[in-house]
Amino acid sequence: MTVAARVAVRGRPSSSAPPSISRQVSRAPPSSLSSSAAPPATSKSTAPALQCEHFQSCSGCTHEWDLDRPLVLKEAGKFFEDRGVPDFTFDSGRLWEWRCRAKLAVRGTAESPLIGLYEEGTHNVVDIPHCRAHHPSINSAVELLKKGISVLNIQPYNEDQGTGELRYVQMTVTTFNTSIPAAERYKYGKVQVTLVWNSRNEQSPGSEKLKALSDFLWRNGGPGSAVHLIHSVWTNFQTSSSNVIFGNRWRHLLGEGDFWEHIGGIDFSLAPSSFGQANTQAFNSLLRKLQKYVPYGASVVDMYAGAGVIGLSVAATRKCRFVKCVEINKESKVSFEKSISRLPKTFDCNISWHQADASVDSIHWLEGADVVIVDPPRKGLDASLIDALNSVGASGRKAGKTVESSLQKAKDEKRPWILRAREPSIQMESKTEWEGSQSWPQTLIYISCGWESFKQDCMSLVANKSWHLEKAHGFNFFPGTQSIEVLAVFKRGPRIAPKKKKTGKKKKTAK
Ligand SMILES: C[S@@+](CC[C@H](N)C(=O)[O-])C[C@H]1O[C@@H](n2cnc3c(N)ncnc32)[C@H](O)[C@@H]1O
Repeated sequence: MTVAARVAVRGRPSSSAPPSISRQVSRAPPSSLSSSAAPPATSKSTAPALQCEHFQSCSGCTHEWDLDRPLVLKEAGKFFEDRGVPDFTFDSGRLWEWRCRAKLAVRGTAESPLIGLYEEGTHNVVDIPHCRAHHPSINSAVELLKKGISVLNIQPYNEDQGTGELRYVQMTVTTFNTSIPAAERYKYGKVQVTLVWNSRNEQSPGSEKLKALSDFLWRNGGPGSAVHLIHSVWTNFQTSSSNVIFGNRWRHLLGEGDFWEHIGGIDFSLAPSSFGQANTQAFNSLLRKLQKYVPYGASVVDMYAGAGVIGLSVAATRKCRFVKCVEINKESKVSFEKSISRLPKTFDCNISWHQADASVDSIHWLEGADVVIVDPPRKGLDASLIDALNSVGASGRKAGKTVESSLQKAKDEKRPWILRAREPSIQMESKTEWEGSQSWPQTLIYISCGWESFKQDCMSLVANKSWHLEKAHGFNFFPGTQSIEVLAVFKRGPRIAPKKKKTGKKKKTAK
């Protein structure tokens, strides 16, 4: 399978939905927000500003002012208030140097390489050596890579001719380092570098230059160098003429093969081919908030799970009975497998990872779960999953029958690929024997990086009172852009209006 992501225009790339390439530049001065969600307005002089020299040309950031209050906040506060949640909160987090994962195009010449993002609406790469969003270790690793390209005469990719050697680079920072105090770990993050090389494999002509470049990075940025910056070097071979970044072949070249991070109360491993959140610290805040909505001992299904970080985090911190992680990208399996090997000895949860398409036989995954967590790509939930959630959520006998009959129908069909998908690819059995349950989720936790699709999905879920919104929180996952990450908690069935307080006065009865 090709791990697809189009370069280079920022946001939250996913393997199934290319990130938007439109840049809605907002150079307006800070606005004052009236929503209860919004922090107090600040004056222009005190508003946190991007102050990035690349802002005019780079497509990564879309607004310079009020990094702590993306423009969409006001609308979000109103949207939730109108749906019975007046206390939407927003966590503004780290405003600069927050990006721990970057995919950058490599163009230009060996003497003068350009490493960065496309200029809006073009395929001209803008060099962004001093990007204010990047973790500083990414900028340092880019500088080192440029030196290596020049010294070794590596040819950057030429899109028009399909020639050149180095097409893209993915830089991912790990802050997992238990040998230094926790407060210093972020600052000293190390970079896993993936060089996307324009050849079929390591036997192809020119591979000696790939080896020379990775040795250069390791010699000058590895553990034996003055500043230990590089965690590891990987390569991905890609010869396609499309603008899909990655091909199918990944090779670990130097340094540690496993990439660990610690957030949400767990250690987890992430292969460079797996989806990973770009803003590690904001993701940690979101996980900490999310955990509170999962009851102790709950059964959970984590849909669109990637390497299962969310599922693993709730399994460990909420002592769940079972957690099922459902993900379409088979590349994430190996990371999940490694992560479960580091769970605490006391861990007593039946946890499994399934390679499956959430849109196929969606209702099956919901059966027996108390909580369903969904974290879809930017385009939002698959229609069939919304249908399944709605039929589960609808109250009354009629709806119950609908759920049963659709399950039965799916069972009767016995399509082999569906049955295979239900078999866990990876499973860790609990020590306790839990009884199976016929229940359906009471809680739906929706994590969204696409505000427009979230609104649509939310309206579909609450329209026929299958679900109602209970809480909503926003997180500043992408400061400098219009996007926020939303964590919305729904409860099954219609909202029950709070009982009116008795006044103590007796009603007069008509004579
Ligand atoms: C926004 S990411 C979330 C990943 C994970 N929850 C995390 O935070 O690391 C969305 C994930 O959904 C997966 N995905 C996309 N379409 C899918 C589908 N139809 N069925 C299952 N997973 C899908 C992608 O491969 C990606 O890993």
